[in-house]
Amino acid sequence: MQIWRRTFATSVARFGFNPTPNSRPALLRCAQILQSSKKEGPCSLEDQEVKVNGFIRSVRKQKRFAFAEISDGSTVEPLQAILKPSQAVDLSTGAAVEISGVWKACPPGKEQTHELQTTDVTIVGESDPETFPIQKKYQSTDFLRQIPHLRIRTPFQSLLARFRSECLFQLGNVFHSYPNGGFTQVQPPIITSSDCEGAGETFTLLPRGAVTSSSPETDHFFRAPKYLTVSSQLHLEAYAAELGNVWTLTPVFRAEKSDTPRHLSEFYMLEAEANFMDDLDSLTGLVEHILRDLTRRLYDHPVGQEILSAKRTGESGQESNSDQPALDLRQRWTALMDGPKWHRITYTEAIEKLQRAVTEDGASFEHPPTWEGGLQTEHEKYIVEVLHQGSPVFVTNYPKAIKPFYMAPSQVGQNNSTPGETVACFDLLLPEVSEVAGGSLREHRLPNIIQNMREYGLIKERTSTDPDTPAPSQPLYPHLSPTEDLGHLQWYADLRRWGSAPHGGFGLGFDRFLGYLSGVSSVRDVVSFPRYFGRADC
Ligand SMILES: NC(=O)C[C@H](N)C(=O)O
Repeated sequence: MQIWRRTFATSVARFGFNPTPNSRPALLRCAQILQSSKKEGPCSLEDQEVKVNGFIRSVRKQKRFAFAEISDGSTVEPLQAILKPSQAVDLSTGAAVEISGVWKACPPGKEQTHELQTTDVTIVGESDPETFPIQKKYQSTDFLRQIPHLRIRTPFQSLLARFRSECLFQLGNVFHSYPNGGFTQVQPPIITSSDCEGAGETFTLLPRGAVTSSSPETDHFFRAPKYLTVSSQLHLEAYAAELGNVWTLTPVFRAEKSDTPRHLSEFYMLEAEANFMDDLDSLTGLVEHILRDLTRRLYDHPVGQEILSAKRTGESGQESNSDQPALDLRQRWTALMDGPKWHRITYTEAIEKLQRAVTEDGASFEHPPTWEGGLQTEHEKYIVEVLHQGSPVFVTNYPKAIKPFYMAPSQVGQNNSTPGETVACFDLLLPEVSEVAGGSLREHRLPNIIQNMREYGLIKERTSTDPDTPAPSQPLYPHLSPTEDLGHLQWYADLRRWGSAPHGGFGLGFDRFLGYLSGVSSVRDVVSFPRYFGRADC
């Protein structure tokens, strides 16, 4: 029978291996070391000397031994090091250390199977435990939000950053391996001339000097006002006209004063555009395929499993490792990956059902649902949570009047039973986060897009620089009157002028989707450095 004793070896021979003189311990990440102990069969690192560069998450000093939890940002699970009291004297929570030792099996019955028997520890960055704000105890989300630069050092925030990283990597694979030919990843500009959605929620870009000077040169660094992009869609359409299928993941900026857990002023939008696409089912099918495939790939990766089982530090009510949230998350993921085809419902049907819910089922809404009024968040929640029992649902064919100018009309038959004109678009609703993606077929015909621009007030009056010149008699552009000017959107009309095919695309709120997958209810906690009305701290 083996006798387990926590002793420190005094010679390398007692560790059971013979290093060559001057050989250095292998520098490994905590994840690699911990993983080696979880594999079936004997642990490949057992009794080997290893080194870790990390920081002290916590330290317990006892009479005969000290125990330190070491983290290095590679896994949510800490690596336990056992030290002699003399080695641990100066160790404190938050300190950066280089630590080496022998990876030893623990006595049975311990939480961990192995621990690091420390041979050498060097403090490379001290941390005063009295003032270090991240303590190993429950800390409220509000408190952690005040210190985003240090919040990232909590296990769950660190895990979220790794999860995001894996999503980015897998997204490349998802688009690359799309069944009917991959999508090309492109990088559209962040500085743009137009407000794509037409909602006027842009941030204007000014050079620093322009804020104080009134010189027109500095006012218009680019000769005309420019904005931070609200969506890459218009540029994606330009790429798609040549490349066929394209995608991008870029930051977008919206100057909305919404103070909700669903909105940020700077967020990442995943956008894709497919050329030669002429029906809405193909577009919703594309979105469904991408999100199912992405979820599946994440599920198959260790970081996905960590997300499904990790303790949520700092999240209220989840400070203990309750099984319930993990269970719900698994169901959420399974519904995305393996559930039946997601529901599709037209906007008009959705409004009828909401109205019936009020009259027949006693549902009540702050904003009574009307066809002209669009869907409020409370309506979206009801549609997904009550009418579709929490499964994803595409709401399609919204009224033209409440959607942007670039959307194509609904397909034949759609408008027969609706109170007004509708467009071939969708919003994808998920439980808790509600709208997570939106997209449409695009109006690809030149006369029609110009007419839409006219109706939406996007065509400018043509101005003459010389007041003595008679009014122009020739139009500047096909389908315009002589007094009209497409201004900064002429390039967008050009896309329809030459070789324009039916096409469509979508945009997905990437941070919202990550929040949905990771069970984090506020996007302010999904993003490491959130920016929202009144806050852009560091
Ligand atoms: N690419 C897209 O269809 C996204 C759309 N422009 C939006 O901002 O919602």
